[in-house]
Formats: sequence, C-alpha cells, structure tokens
Amino acid sequence: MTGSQRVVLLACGSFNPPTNMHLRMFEIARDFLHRTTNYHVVAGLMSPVHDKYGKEGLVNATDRVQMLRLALNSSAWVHVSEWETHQDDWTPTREVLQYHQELIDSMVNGNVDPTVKRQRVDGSTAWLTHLSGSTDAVTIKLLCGADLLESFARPGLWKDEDIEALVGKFGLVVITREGSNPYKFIYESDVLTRHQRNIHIVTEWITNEISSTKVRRALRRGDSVKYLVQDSVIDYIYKNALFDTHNKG
Ligand SMILES: Nc1ncnc2c1ncn2[C@@H]1O[C@H](COP(=O)(O)OP(=O)(O)OP(=O)(O)O)[C@@H](O)[C@H]1O
Ligand SMILES: NC(=O)c1ccc[n+]([C@@H]2O[C@H](COP(=O)(O)O)[C@@H](O)[C@H]2O)c1
Repeated sequence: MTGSQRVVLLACGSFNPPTNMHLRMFEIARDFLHRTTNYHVVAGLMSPVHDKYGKEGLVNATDRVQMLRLALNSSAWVHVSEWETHQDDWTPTREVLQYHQELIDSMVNGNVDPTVKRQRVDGSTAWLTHLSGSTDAVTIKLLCGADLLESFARPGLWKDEDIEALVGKFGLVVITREGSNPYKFIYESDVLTRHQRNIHIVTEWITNEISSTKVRRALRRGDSVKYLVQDSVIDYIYKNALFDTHNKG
C-alpha cells in the first residue's frame, strides 16, 4: 500500500486463559487504525508472560501457549510468540517489544547480516511471512487494554525509562475498558501527554467486561464459559483439568 506505514501489533499478557476479548482487541484495533491513520496492520502477536511473573493462579506457559494456539486457529493474521516464555526469567514489556522489533529489523528491514537472520528463524516465527512482499519498514506497537495503561501509575511497577520508550519509541494502541478513562489518564501524565501523538485510543462501543479472572471464577464454580472463550480452549481446559475444573464438566 503506497504511503502507508506497516505495523505489527503486539499484546503482552497472562492470557490465563485467552478470552474472546483478547482476540477481539486485535480486530477493533486494526479497523480503527485503518480508518483513522495511515498505518497498515500486517500482523498481530500475542506474547504470553513467563511463568516466573508469578501472578496468582497462573497456569504453566506450555498450557497457555497451547490455549492461545487453539484460540488463534480462527485468526488469519494474529499469532502466538513464545519467545517470552522461553527466557530464563520474566522480561519487562519494553524488552519484549525491543526483541521483536530487532527480529523484524533483521528479517524484513534488512538491518542485520544474513548469519543472524538464519539463527533467529524457527517454527514459532512463521508470522514473519506476513511481512514479506514489500520492502517498506515495519514497526511494532504495543496493543493493550486501558487498565494496562493505567497501571503505569502504580508505584514500582514500571520504570520511567520503560514508559518513555514504550510511548516515545514504539507507540501504544489502547482499547477502552469499563471503569477506565484513558484520556484523563494521559492528561494527568506529562510523559504521556508529550507523546500523545503516539497513543491511539480505540473506543470499544460494544462494551463488555470479559476478563480472565471472571472466566477462571466461572470455571472453578462449574459455570459455563461458552461464547466467552473459544470452544477448543474450553475443551483443552477440561481435558487438562486446568483452573480447578478437575471434578466438573
Ligand atoms: N475486556 C477487555 N477490554 C479491553 N482490554 C482487555 C480486556 N480483557 C483483557 N484486556 C487486555 O488484554 C491484555 C492482556 O491482559 P490479561 O491477560 O492480563 O487479561 P485479563 O483478562 O485482564 O486478565 P486477568 O483477569 O487475569 O487479570 C491487557 O492489555 C488487558 O488490558
Ligand atoms: N514493567 C513492566 O514491563 C511491566 C509491569 C507490569 C506488567 N507488565 C506486563 O503486562 C502484562 C499484563 O500483566 P497483568 O496480567 O499483571 O496485568 C504482562 O505481560 C506483564 O509482563 C509489564
């Protein structure tokens, strides 16, 4: 596409389990960016967090990756990136974006020599094929819900320099969420206001409060989660007795 800037959207999260809202975020973000900017979204990536993130009730990364793979069977353009889960420890989000940008730079943007190219490709980077067919540069942006943006204000959770890099160097695409006010949040932050041009707020008009927490709660109680989570993911959860479903189903 002439005159457009190619973009990959990357969402970080627990995906414990992946819900339909996690998948929908990509669809509404892409529609919004195509309608209001000259960005051309070429691929989406979901990067599940490392086991050592240690959030309560986090099932192991192998299961979370497997659930994401099943959930993403219905998407032609969003993929799982397992890189984060294969590291020795939890990786700050800025470094996750940095790694993927460098991978794209070496594979697509032609910035690195071919030996590095060969070493870095494996089966889990099949999403790079979406980036071929054009020499236009590709940049990564962080896709997140407004609660993640607002967590920037939680003391000790994010380094100032990481926030600066996320909004200054990469850019954010933020989906509104019930109970959040991203416009006000940006207004109250000097750094976010300075980089406001790089923060795209996508209003989810079809409001819903699907969250993994509520899905886990329903599963624990033996309540149905059909239509909140992909059927193949529900089957996987019951088959592997995840989220205390061992005596249900
Ligand atoms: N209903 C939603 N609306 C907008 N964004 C969402 C929604 N659910 C999840 N997200 C976003 O998806 C990303 C991954 O989030 P995460 O895996 O922590 O999901 P979650 O459902 O909020 O999880 P949990 O309930 O376990 O905290 C985050 O950026 C989060 O803001
Ligand atoms: N400092 C950081 O880079 C930082 C802090 C908190 C959460 N995160 C990321 O945000 C995502 C969502 O975390 P929560 O599920 O805790 O909301 C995870 O991928 C996590 O790695 C990053």
